Amino acid sequence: MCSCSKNIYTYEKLSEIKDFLTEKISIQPKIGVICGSGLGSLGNAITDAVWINYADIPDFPVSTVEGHVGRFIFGCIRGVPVACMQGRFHYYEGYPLSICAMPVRLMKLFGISHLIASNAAGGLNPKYKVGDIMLQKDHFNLMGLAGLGPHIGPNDSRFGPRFFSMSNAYDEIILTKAKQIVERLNMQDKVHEGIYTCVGGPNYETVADVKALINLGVDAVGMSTVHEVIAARQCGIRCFAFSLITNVCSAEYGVDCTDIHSEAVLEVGKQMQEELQIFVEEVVEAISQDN
Ligand SMILES: O=P(O)(O)O[C@@H]1C[C@H](O)[C@@H](CO)O1
Ligand SMILES: Nc1nc2[nH]cnc2c(=O)[nH]1
Repeated sequence: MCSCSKNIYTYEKLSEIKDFLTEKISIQPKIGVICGSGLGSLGNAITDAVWINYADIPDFPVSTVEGHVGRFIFGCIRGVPVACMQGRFHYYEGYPLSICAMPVRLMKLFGISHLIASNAAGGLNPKYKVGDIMLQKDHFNLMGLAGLGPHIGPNDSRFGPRFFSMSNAYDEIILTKAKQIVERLNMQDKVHEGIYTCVGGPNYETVADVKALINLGVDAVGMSTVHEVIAARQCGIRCFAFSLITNVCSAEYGVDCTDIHSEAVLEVGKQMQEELQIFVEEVVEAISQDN
């Protein structure tokens, strides 16, 4: 499947899906939350929750990756109505980027104004350690340079203009608030601010890949988020994203990195789940107070 294949998730199709879901919920989400690999426990912060499996939504794709439950949770975090995705879609699953980012457009139809995206990522910056958190200051759109994106093909202006700026992709106001929360929660020793990139995957990086990405100024590498943020910015959603550093990538030959595998990634998510849940709750509350 290529990223430019016909996008079946038209405005009309997504409106149908939205109507299907609306009948099952009683809130109007204001913030979208996407849980990264092993970070599904962020959904534990949600009260008055209604769970809807992707498999039960007509014409919806399914999550095929371990650590991605594959459902929406609609409910409230600290009283703020949210739509939370416990599981996202990745390019390496065979989904074009338009489908990977489609839920963002769906959440826009629900009226979300903000997106909080999380991911598991490999640390490229030598200062990063396993279990650290990187607040995304920006991303480097590697797949975009290769001509791949969620918005390739005919443009429906109801999802935003064809040409749009990505210069404030990650909202500076939310990022500043998140950094204040980090200080308040005394997490500053393990939290960094940096640049994320998304690769196609599902293999992890060679030493040459790692060296090149470091030279490009990238601090953490993963397999998601960038196309979600592009779709979000196109339709005017303000974005905040963070990476959990689940492994460090070696830029040296001879360093054994064969212990990088998805179980190890999930395990780090498990270890950090309580701290990250509180962090996300605080960010949601801060965003709601900004409006
Ligand atoms: O959904 P995210 O970006 O958190 O998932 C990352 C990338 C791969 O899907 C997986 C690798 O273990 O984690
Ligand atoms: N591409 C990539 N994705 C990841 N997700 C978690 N760790 C990694 C990594 O090292 N590389």
